[in-house]
Amino acid sequence: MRASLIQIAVNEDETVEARRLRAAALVGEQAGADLVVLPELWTTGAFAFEEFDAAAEPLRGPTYEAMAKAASDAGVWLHAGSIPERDADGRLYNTSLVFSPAGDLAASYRKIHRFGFDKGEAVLMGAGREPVTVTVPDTTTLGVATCYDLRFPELFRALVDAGAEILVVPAGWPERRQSHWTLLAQARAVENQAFVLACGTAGTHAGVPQAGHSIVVDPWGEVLAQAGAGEEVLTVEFDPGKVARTREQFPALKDRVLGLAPPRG
Ligand SMILES: NC(=O)CCC(=O)C(=O)O
Repeated sequence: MRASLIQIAVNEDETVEARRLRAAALVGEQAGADLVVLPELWTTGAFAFEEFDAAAEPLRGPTYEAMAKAASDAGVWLHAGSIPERDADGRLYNTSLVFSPAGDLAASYRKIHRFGFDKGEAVLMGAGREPVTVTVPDTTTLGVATCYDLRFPELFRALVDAGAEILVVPAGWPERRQSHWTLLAQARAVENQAFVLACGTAGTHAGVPQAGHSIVVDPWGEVLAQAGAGEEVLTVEFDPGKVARTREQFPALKDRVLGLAPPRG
């Protein structure tokens, strides 16, 4: 499988429309890849909270249309990152879109863990409730999660229980916590014996420099490739069959003890 992670720069000197066109062109350049991934909230920037309302779009809005076309033009599975989605009741969600090579919507996922504690995304957006997997016929199953979700291992375990072998994590992770990003991506890969494809943004928006450093980790926890800080397309080839081999040779997932009693004391 060949995967390309598009670590696009999100800076304030570019309009959303211009960045959407640029993202579509970058996806077009990845024809020949099996899977292409864009980051979280790349239209506005994950920390541009004051832009969310104005830039919010319906699920099948301009970003959906542009990315569906980009996926079918390039003939790739496209995890198009996330958009600020406005639902029919006017509520906002941080919603990821995954397209098949025919340009059909294969899945959408509303981010479950919202970042910001008592401000920003955590108050401006609603929380998703449903973990989501996507079956790539005859190949593998993707489990999707978004940015801050990376800190919550129980979500990833639920995805693995549903058959996920490749965990795809679009993000807008800040430079300040770059060490957590790399560590958590490796931890989610090792504990779940799965590939982790984590795609961040470059650039600076709302005064928050982005970490970049998109990363691909194999089921043994080895880093197969990692980007630098700037805009970059990180391309990596790997064998999804390594998940089954790793789980067979080192069957730790089979040793889980479920339903533990509460701790004594
Ligand atoms: N957009 C996000 O979810 C940011 C997450 C983050 O900065 C962190 O977990 O640290």
